[in-house]
Parts: sequence; structure tokens; C-alpha cells
Amino acid sequence: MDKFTIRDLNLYYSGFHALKSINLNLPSNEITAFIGPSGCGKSTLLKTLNRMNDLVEGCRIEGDVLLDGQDIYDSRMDVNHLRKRVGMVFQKANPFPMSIYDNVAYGPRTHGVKNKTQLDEIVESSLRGAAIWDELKDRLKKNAMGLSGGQQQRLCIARALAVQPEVLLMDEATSALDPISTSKIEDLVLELKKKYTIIMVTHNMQQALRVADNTAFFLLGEMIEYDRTEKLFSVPSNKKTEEYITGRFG
Ligand SMILES: Nc1ncnc2c1ncn2[C@@H]1O[C@H](COP(=O)(O)OP(=O)(O)OP(=O)(O)O)[C@@H](O)[C@H]1O
Repeated sequence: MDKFTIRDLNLYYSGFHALKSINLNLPSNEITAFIGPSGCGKSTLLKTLNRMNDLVEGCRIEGDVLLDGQDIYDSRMDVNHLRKRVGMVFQKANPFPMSIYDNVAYGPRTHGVKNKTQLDEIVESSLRGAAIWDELKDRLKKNAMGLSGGQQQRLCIARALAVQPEVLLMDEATSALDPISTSKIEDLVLELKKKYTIIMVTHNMQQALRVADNTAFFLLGEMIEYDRTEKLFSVPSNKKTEEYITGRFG
């Protein structure tokens, strides 16, 4: 089953054609990686999946993005509900300047959960889901800004999980982290795909190879190749993919 179906997607930033006729299906409960040199449109495509580009002035989209068969750009789509279903984790961990508990409870509270017991349960299960409960359970009232970078990023994943999303978008979520924190997040992502569909932008080809089921390679706004990760990295169909993955450019 495909979670997202992208058909003939074109995206313009004012006069600039940033995504060119993208056609792509993203399977449920799998990890898909977007790779390609800087500026090729990976983040732009990721952001179209929960309409984060709506916030960019002059951004215009043509084509279809379907989530479970439903057009997310349809005027009847409730964007807040969409962003609850399709959560996002950014390159730089961005905890709110408040306690660990309040960071995770923030989303559920916004969506109307007030009951303390229920919030306690959500906070615990989300922190467990992000593999950081044991490290943080005795300091839930402490300010989140005091955590290490790797802990902050797992807290941000917990915060995303707290509203029970179906999809997790990760935009270079480990690029600011050391190898140990990166490896913890990669293990976590592999665990999370049992429940969620994960789409990640990464500059790290080894990371795509380690965790992604599928990989899409982009160049100057075009999707050059999309395949099972193993196939794309071992026998790419396109010469440009081969040149990129062998480090000949980018
Ligand atoms: N808000 C914006 N306004 C105008 N142009 C933009 C905007 N955001 C991105 N672009 C342009 O669109 C193109 C794609 O950018 P995007 O950030 O999607 O690339 P990327 O592949 O994610 O790059 P990186 O790996 O460096 O993050 C680039 O040429 C960029 O300059």
C-alpha cells in the first residue's frame, strides 16, 4: 500500500522552477530516503508532503499529492489535521524553551487533551517510542534546553510522536549529531517504521544505504531515479545516479 502518491508535481518559487514533473509513490511502513546534491529540491519535496511550503510567499504548486488517496491540496483539506497526521523533525533540534514534559505534552494539549493522567501516559509512551524514556524519566520537569544535541533530537521525535502521526518527515535529522547519537536515531527510525511511514532527506549516502528501503535521487529539481535502496546503490539504471553515488560530483 502506498501512503503518498505524487503525480506530475511541479513547484515554483516565484519564477524559479524548483520541482519538475515529479512522479513518486511512497509505500506505507517503509523508509524512503531522498538524496542528491545541495539545492536539488529534496527539502522542498519533503515540505510539500505536509504543506509546509504554504508558508512560503510566491510558492506555487501544480499536480497532485495524495495521502491515502486523498488530495492534500484540496481546499477541503484541514491543514492542521494534515500536519498532525504528517509530523516533521528538522535538521537542527528545536525543543521549546520549557520542560521536557511540556515539550511532549504541547501538541496533545493544543489538540484539546487536558486530563493529567492521559497527558502523563502520552508523555511516557512518546518518550519510550523515541527511545529516550529511561534517560529522561527522572528529569521530566527540567528544561529541555539543557539536554545534549542527540537527546534534544530524540525529544523532538517524541514531540512529533505525541500527536499520533501516521507519517514522519525527517529533514537531515542527524546531520548535526555525533556518530553515536546518529546511530541511536538510525536504530530508532528502523524501529519506528513498524508503526509509521518515514521519509527522510539525507546528505549521507551511507545512512540511506543503512536504513532506507527505497531511495530517490534528485538533480536540479528532477527525480533522476527511484528504486529499492540496494538496487539503486548497486546497479543504478541512470549514469547520473552512478556518478553521484560513486562520488564523482555533488
Ligand atoms: N523559500 C524559497 N524561495 C526561493 N527559492 C527557494 C526557497 N527555498 C528553496 N529555494 C530554492 O529551491 C531549490 C531547492 O532547494 P531545497 O532546499 O529544496 O534543496 P535541497 O536539495 O534540500 O538542498 P540542501 O541539501 O542544500 O538542503 C534551491 O535552488 C533553493 O535555492
